[in-house]
Amino acid sequence: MFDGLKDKLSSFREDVEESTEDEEVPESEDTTADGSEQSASDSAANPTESSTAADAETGPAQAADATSAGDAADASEAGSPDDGGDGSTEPSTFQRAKAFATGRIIIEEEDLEQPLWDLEMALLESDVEMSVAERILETVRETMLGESRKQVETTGELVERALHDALLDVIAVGQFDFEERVAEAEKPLTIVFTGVNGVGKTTTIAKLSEWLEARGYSSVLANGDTYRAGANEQIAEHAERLDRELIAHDQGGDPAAVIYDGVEYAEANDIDVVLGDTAGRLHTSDDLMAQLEKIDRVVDPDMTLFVDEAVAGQDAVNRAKEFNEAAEIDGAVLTKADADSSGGAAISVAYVTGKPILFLGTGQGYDDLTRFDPEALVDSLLGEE
Ligand SMILES: Nc1nc2c(ncn2[C@@H]2O[C@H](COP(=O)(O)OP(=O)(O)OP(=O)(O)O)[C@@H](O)[C@H]2O)c(=O)[nH]1
Repeated sequence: MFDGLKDKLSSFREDVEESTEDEEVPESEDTTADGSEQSASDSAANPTESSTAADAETGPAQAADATSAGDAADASEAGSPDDGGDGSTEPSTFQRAKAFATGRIIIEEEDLEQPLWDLEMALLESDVEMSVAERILETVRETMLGESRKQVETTGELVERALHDALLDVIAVGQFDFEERVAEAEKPLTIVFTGVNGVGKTTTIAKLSEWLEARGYSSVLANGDTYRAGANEQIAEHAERLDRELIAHDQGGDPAAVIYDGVEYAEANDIDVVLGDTAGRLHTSDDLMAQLEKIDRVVDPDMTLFVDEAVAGQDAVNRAKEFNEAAEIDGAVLTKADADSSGGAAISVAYVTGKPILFLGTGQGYDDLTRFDPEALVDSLLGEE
């Protein structure tokens, strides 16, 4: 799952490591006990010399002059005008000297320029939505330039932390505990599913019915997709296999009426959850609005979940946005994540809609529904294997 993206994130780590490795100075060469602190002290005391903050563009090579820092801290703290107190985001001579003295590195803007550009291209190629890619880059840049001055252990670790924070920031938008929501809701809880046809909406409803069953909640299926020929037969097959009740009307009937009947059935039979399918054609958002508004009026569902396929990438992201604008969703389910290498939709949908991804479909079996866990996803994207 998402292997293509994983590779690209790993390349970014290598790129940054490569672009900074010239500057790394091993501790043993660097911290001599004798008078070798001379040059760093000199540099620190003289801002016109090679390693002033203003010289950042010529950065790495010149900054290396300050490497035999020894106890440069004292010199700098004793009043060097170049002690970073000017509000500049560039590291001061003292900071550079101290960093190099301990064999560590400072990452500067120019070290990141090319890797960040490559990362942006990689994210866009992976179908990550533009505003999401920009947000990720911004967080990575901020984290790396800021944290480097705190002297991180290795560049690799710093990159990993920066990517972890940046990805989590966009992926975890709006997360809530779905199971808790179900547990606390007044029953029956009514969930309506939207999204275009052919993405696995019906299968997802069947899977969620199983997921609920495994947690002790009964459910009834209601086929509000009265538009598509064969929709009743298709959902009926799932209902039969799972031994669930299905509420359906003839093709061409009123979707709101079907879901209403589903709610009535649930109330009468002490069923916990109503899972209502809809025909999600997006020919015009007016159609969609009219249909969902009527369902809203007649049934007042507790939750509306948008379903799309992860493999649709950018198209899925755009549809999520459109559906959310047409009739507000509470969350999303991405199907076929098992077949998706890009990961763009999984990364983008929550940030773009402001609503969380709640589940991933990870196969064709009824058990192949996984609770979406942003932290676990980020860990797996940045994992070694
Ligand atoms: N690999 C994989 N296949 C899936 C997943 N979810 C659904 N499918 C398959 O996708 C195909 C279409 O799913 P259906 O639920 O029948 O979708 P549909 O009826 O075409 O579309 P809807 O109108 O959205 O219900 C079926 O063969 C499903 O088994 C998934 O998470 N992973």
